[in-house]
Amino acid sequence: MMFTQQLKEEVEPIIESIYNDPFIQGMVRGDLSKEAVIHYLKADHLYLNEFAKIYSLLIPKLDDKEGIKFLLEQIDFVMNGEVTAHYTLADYAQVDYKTIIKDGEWYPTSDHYIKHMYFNAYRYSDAAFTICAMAPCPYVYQQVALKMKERHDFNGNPFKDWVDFYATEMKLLMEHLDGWVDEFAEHASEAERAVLTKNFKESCIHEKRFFNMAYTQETWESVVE
Ligand SMILES: Cc1ncc(C[n+]2csc(CCO)c2C)c(N)n1
Repeated sequence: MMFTQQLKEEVEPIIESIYNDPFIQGMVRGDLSKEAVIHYLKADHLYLNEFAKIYSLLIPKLDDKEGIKFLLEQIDFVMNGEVTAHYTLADYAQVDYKTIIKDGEWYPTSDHYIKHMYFNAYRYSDAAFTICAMAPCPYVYQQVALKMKERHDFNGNPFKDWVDFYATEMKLLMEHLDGWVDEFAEHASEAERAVLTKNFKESCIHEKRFFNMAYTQETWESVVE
């Protein structure tokens, strides 16, 4: 079995638990609180900007021209394309997207998640370590969206476009990310493979915490209340 296939099987219970969490269930029912959506957008706008910058940190770590071109496309996609999913959310919350992101905020959970990626980008010379910390970002969204679509009819649901976007648009990206990780894992040591696994699992848990952060309206102050 390919290394990334093994990783994906190991995190399936985490993804099922994210599906059952209140943020996603609120989307399934179409009654997620507008406050949760706004909190999510404020954090996610900043998250996407940093995600694009972390792609740029991978460029010097790669040698293949095609791979580098793909990363440049992804930077553009994160900065521009993914914003369409955010507009679906802003429309639901009946707020102007540009106004929301004007005062984006780093909350404890989103802050921790992005620093997990930066740490790996600076700590390890091989891109695979950072890619394992980044891959749950598209993978969790793809899998959660597929579960949503399989189990419910989204016709008439305000989040239909969001679900369709993540269910269909992540495939090519996952193929590239998996390819890089599998290639490295083939000749990696046991200890290196353990770090890759840990990075992937931790980011799946960060994804779960990110949705719950928005649902509970987390702030730095609320953590000590
Ligand atoms: C917390 C959080 N996690 C994942 C995504 C989805 N996402 C963000 S960047 C990207 C990959 C683009 O190359 C994907 C799928 C999100 N918006 N917010």
